[in-house]
Amino acid sequence: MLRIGVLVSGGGTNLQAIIDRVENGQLKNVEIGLVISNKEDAYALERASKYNIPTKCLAPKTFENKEAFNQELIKTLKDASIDLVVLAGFLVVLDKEVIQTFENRIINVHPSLIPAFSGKGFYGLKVHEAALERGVQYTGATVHFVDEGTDTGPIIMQKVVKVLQEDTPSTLQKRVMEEAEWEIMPQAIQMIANNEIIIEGNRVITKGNTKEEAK
Ligand SMILES: Nc1nc2c(c(=O)[nH]1)N[C@@H](CN(C=O)c1ccc(C(=O)N[C@@H](CCC(=O)O)C(=O)O)cc1)CN2
Ligand SMILES: NCC(=O)N[C@@H]1O[C@H](COP(=O)([O-])[O-])[C@@H](O)[C@H]1O
Repeated sequence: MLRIGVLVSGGGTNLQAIIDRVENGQLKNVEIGLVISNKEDAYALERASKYNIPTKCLAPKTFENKEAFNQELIKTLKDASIDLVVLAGFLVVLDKEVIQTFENRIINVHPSLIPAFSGKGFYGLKVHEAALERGVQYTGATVHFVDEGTDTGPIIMQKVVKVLQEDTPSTLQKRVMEEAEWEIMPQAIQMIANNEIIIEGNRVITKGNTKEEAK
């Protein structure tokens, strides 16, 4: 059983997609052990509570310094016996200490085809505003391992979404969530639960897709 801790900051629709698939049996051998938010008014916390999933609010500003926040976050995840940390709309860049404690065990969903429109300052609606401003024909979403950079870790899965002439940042955000994020995040979690992921440098090799195995 893969025990996941989901970190959130906002509405929690990606969290809901994970909850729905655990509840309907699509996501197998996965349990949500804990949901942590850096914002106490995050609706994602209400979504978790409706399913009796333990929740905790850890707001960096309420700690003496970032180091104290990091320590409490690490302790909370360890005390809950979390195997995989899932960032689902979590808008805090994690420090080296957290990354090293959960090396290759933190994943994130980003609402673009990384490396496009990613990194510091690119989050939420800003990502889609930038995509429309640039005039790309296609965008999408990416699930990647989290490293000390921002959106620079090994890419696990991506899904493409066509940009429509009439798109606004909001309509594009909604379609990227519905058609891409809510699909590839649960799929990536399932692959990790099935132990199908191999990391080679900054590349992810999916077991069963290597040349040898394909023979
Ligand atoms: N060490 C890492 N931490 C996090 C990563 C990562 O790849 N490495 N991914 C992010 C999520 N993320 C994009 O997917 C992201 C989150 C936040 C920001 C950002 O610029 N945040 C602002 C504050 C925003 C706010 O609080 O409203 C900031 O830090 O100034 C960019 C990208 C999660 N953590
Ligand atoms: N860089 C991180 C980032 O921009 N994350 C994005 O925030 C939204 C959170 O939605 P949710 O709270 O409804 O899941 C999602 O679109 C997610 O990709």
